[in-house]
Amino acid sequence: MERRNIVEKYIKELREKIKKYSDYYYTNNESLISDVEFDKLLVELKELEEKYPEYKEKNSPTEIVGATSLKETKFQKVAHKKPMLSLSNSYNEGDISDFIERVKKLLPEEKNLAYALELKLDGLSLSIQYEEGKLVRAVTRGDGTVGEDVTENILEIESIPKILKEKVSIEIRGEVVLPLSKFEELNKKRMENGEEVFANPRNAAAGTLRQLDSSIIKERGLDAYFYFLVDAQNYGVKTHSESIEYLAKLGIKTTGVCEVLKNSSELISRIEYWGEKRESLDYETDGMVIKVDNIELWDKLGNTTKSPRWAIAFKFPAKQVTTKILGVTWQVGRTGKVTPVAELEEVELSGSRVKRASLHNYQEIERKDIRIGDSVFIEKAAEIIPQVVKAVKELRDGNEIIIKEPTHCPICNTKVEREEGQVDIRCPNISCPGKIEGELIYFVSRDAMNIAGFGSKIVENMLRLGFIKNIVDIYELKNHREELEKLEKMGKKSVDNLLTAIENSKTREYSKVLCALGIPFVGKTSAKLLADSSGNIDKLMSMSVEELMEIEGIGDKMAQAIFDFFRDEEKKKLIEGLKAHGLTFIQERKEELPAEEKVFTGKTFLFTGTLQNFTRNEIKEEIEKLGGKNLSAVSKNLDYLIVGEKAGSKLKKAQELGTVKIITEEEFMKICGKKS
Ligand SMILES: NC(=O)c1ccc[n+]([C@@H]2O[C@H](COP(=O)([O-])OP(=O)(O)OC[C@H]3O[C@@H](n4cnc5c(N)ncnc54)[C@H](O)[C@@H]3O)[C@@H](O)[C@H]2O)c1
Ligand SMILES: [Zn+2]
Repeated sequence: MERRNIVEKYIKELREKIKKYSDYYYTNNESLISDVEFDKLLVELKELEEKYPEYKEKNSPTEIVGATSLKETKFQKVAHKKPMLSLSNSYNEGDISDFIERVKKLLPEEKNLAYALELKLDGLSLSIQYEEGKLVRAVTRGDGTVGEDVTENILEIESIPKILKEKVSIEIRGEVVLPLSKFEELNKKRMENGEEVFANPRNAAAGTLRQLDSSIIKERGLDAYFYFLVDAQNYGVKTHSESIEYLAKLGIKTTGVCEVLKNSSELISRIEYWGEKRESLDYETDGMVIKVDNIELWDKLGNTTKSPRWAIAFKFPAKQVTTKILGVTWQVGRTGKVTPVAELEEVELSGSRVKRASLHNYQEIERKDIRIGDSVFIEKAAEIIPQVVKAVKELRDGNEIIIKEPTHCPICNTKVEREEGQVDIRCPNISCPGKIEGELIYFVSRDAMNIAGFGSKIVENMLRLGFIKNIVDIYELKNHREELEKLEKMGKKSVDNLLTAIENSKTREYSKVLCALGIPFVGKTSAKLLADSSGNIDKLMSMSVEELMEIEGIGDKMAQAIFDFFRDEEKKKLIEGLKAHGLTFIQERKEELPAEEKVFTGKTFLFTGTLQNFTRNEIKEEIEKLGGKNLSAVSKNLDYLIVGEKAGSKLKKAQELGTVKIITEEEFMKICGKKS
């Protein structure tokens, strides 16, 4: 085939693929691929159409807003008085500066340009008309020109006023969303009922709004926020930000976030702030929207076929992508719990490459009907390992394999057990190498004994070679020095380092050792509580469940687990062994400094960014030791902000307040006498 024909064919196929996904998305309120992948296809098409304008097409998805066809709608179709457009997207700081430059170039005479910055809610857009203050009609965006009349359903959304505080005739636009708390509730219920879960809150919101039984809307708790007043200049406002204030005055719900900023660096800094802050909101945001604030300038800037030139969306990195499940590995953890892990076709997710994701337990696999070979949505919540959200059943070709729950431990082949009423299965073998490996990895980890250089690969090797059979053996490794040095990739230097790190760990404080023991439910915080209140391990081992429960922060479940742990003969042996090697089992009383040395008495502190000489806990302890108090946020009560590298929004806020003393880590060390 000729090159031209190949290109033409490719463009056509790409268009069809996008149309297929888009139709499915707008008709069924569900996605066959993630938005990231969808947007990538769209960008690719756009670039090809620009490079080969001869293949441009009027109704290409690059030129169309939203739904490609409203043919199948069950709702009455209504034409919009003013089209509902989309927004052009940006993904990085450069795109924002480009947008600002473009605006400036189109408006060379404007000296005082300002921009309104808003949250970009991830729901579905809606237009509502009020006549004389009464809600008369609500319409979805549809294809931008014609939408669906969903008035009856909208009346069930409690936060949308049916009557405004003033008798005005207006049209407003906003986003219908399902609050995150409601979304989780809904998906949990659906999973329990064996129904298909929604991939994300937006699909759930769209699926809820665009169905005919309006009573479900109230039940699921749909909500809506508004961000636009059509023809705002007719209501005596000059700027977009004023129009949002006006909406609020009429009793219309807005996000309350509409910040007026002057240039790209201000915008970027606030976008950074909201990028963190959005994690604590009860609705999903997929970015921020930047709008030229002065409404008079909008006509001068105009629109493209798809979006206005006076606004741009900044997209946050996606939390959700689609990929394929290649297989399932069953892992044995330190408690003996056997859990499934999905092996994935590698994808990028929030900046890192992902190959594995958690499947939680067999019940969840069954309820979500996830199979090997499935296309799946995976997702990363703040800092947690990726999870498999759902399988895309529409893309199955019949070769998918149903996942089976193991009857025997994948490591030691002992028959697994399930406790009455529990979902998890466990390997009951106390010497299961899988379990011991988990215990060892946990023992040497950061929050526990923190033995540097003792990674999971080394643990695995030591177990395989038989140098270690249990935790106590770690402290006997020095007897294998010569054999260790002969190992591949080890060498004398790294063996030295490892053995020194092991010796040094004997001085780790009592609470760290307690944490490292791996008592069920006891993490580093509760280990600290236990260490502080017991003073030494003999006392702790002798405490009754009731006595344990009297310790603040220790509940009945944990108290029982601690009690049982110390009654286990194997565990007693372990503690004896560790004692014999000289590990710390007594709480060292913190020496109180005399009052005159507490140089920070009455002062408050906060730190931000990465510090060079302290961990987060160390600096807090240092501050407290010297009589100071740690605060968790910048406020008028803050005396000092210690800034490390890459300081973020806290620094900005402190600078704005103007009352906070901002010091570097070096300066802090000088004040507390750590440096001359
Ligand atoms: N996964 C799929 O198969 C699939 C298929 C089609 C579309 N999609 C996704 O749907 C989206 C469709 O794009 P789109 O045209 O709706 O653009 P968009 O969602 O990226 O941006 C435009 C929309 O943002 C909304 N918005 C939220 N807050 C706003 C604010 N403060 N001011 C103005 N608008 C605000 C409005 O509803 C507006 O229509 C994309 O994210 C795309 O990935 C996915
Ligand atoms: Zn086992």
